Amino acid sequence: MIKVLSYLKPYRIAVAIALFLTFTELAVELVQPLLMAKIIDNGILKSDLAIVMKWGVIMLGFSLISFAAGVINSFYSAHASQSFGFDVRMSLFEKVQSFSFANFNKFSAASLITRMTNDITQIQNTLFMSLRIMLRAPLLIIGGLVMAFVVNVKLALILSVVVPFLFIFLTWVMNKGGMLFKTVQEKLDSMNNVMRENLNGIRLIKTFNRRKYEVKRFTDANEELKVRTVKALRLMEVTMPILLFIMNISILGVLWFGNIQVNTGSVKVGEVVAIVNYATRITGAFSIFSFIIMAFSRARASSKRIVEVLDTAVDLSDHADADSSLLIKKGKIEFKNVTFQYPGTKTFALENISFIAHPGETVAILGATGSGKTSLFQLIPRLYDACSGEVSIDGMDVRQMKQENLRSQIGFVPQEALLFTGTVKENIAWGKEDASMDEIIDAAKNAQIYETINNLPNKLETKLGQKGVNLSGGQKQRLSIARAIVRKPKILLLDDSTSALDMRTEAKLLHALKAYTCTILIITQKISTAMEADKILLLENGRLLDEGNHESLLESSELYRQIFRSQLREEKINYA
Ligand SMILES: Nc1ncnc2c1ncn2[C@@H]1O[C@H](COP(=O)(O)OP(=O)(O)OP(=O)(O)O)[C@@H](O)[C@H]1O
Repeated sequence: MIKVLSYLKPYRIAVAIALFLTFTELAVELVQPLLMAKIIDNGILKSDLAIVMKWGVIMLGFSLISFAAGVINSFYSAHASQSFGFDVRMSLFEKVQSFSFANFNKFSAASLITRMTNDITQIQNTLFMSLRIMLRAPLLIIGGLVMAFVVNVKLALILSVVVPFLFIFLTWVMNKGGMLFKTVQEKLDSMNNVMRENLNGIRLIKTFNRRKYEVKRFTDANEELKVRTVKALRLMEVTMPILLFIMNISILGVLWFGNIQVNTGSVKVGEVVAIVNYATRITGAFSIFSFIIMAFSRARASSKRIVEVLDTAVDLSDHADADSSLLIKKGKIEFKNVTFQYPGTKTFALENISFIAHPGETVAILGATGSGKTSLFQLIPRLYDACSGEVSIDGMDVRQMKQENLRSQIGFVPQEALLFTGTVKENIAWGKEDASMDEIIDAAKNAQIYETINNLPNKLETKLGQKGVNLSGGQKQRLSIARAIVRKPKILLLDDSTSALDMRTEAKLLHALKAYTCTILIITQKISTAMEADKILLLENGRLLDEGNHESLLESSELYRQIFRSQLREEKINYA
């Protein structure tokens, strides 16, 4: 909690003002019974109207001060808590941006979203309440007790027996509540996860008629959340009646003992009234306190979840001695005896891979599914690090380069074309923030998508739906390629990104890409694409089986010949 609360530092003045005003309100509240005792003992019981008027006006003045303090306090509390929430959300978001894939394995996307929204809101609300009323409750209890001693020690002793016991009880409730609310937040993660998967896969769910199954999955997650929340709230529900019961008994004790003392003349009536008044206020404060304890234990659970993200060590950051002057100039890629395995797995995704892609060359990577093609790609922009061996660009080990420098010269088109909500133009310019209109159009033309864009209702200004739902698979692929080439990268990585294109469009695209002075690595399943490349790498089970151009591989590799023959047959069948 302390780490999260350190985000309040920039707003310490607002916090200090809010707390000062809380104390002002509190002071007024504590003085009121004392004034009342004076009115009763010196005014009403002695029938002195002037005294009643005098103290009455003073009481009214204090009330006005308390009212003004309350309003200003709300203003500063809201400012501090909202700004705090904004800052924590920003920090979390930036932290998540720096995560490696291994880090992402630790938290589900749904959990990260819950942490960034619901968990922060819990803390934000509790903070607002703390600055408004939370401190008032415990201070009112302590202050009420102290004032009761000032009024009459004997009667106050009755209260002093009960109050510490109740404090201990509330501390226990807070710890227990913290554990219960942690589970509630986890169940919220699970429910959000089901919801997220459901929305992402809605087309699949409809075509597979899995609506009932999905409703059941959601009902189960929702039920779990309800059960856990009810369990947590039940603890809080019994807390308040227990507190009220004990406090009311102590008030009865004060009245009973006070009655005896008044009869013997050792205590005044006003004093008994004042003590009962303090006891009532303490009771009120305890009931607010039990409510606050609930919010606080929930905020504590939430802050632990936030700190968990903030404290996660990013295992793929720039090396301390990474040279910021190193930039990709030519685009020569070299793998030297590279072996790689995904964190937490036992088998190698790549084993002892060595090859060179010279500047300007087009290298096709061919291999069965699961043979390690995408894994090989991911080592180039350092999405993962090789376990042994070296990946170098222009002779520089990628681990020696600043990630920002390295990635700024790489155009990457992933297997699944992912577009963002926004216009077509924004989606292309996403690859280069300061891209001019000419550059955007050029990229669109070379990616063979310009004609399609011109047929859209608002051309480049057409808004794409979420994940580009109003484009076909092949159109999305070409738009993703435009996004990658707009930055005129030195290295272009195409991960099976032309799979949805017909042969004519693909040939035109590959031809247009030749105009870019970059090294192109293209993962493909199509022999027709591989044939166009200067070099073909043949992967099998994470090993580099063979390399060469189309002609040489036809001679040297039986596997290549098999793939070639099978695809040739398919084509013949297709054209027949
Ligand atoms: N994130 C991951 N964590 C653990 N193992 C993975 C991960 N991604 C891939 N693998 C494993 O690594 C191996 C190589 O996967 P990779 O995605 O590189 O294959 P690929 O040749 O690109 O396949 P495809 O053509 O189907 O895309 C596979 O056995 C796969 O199960």
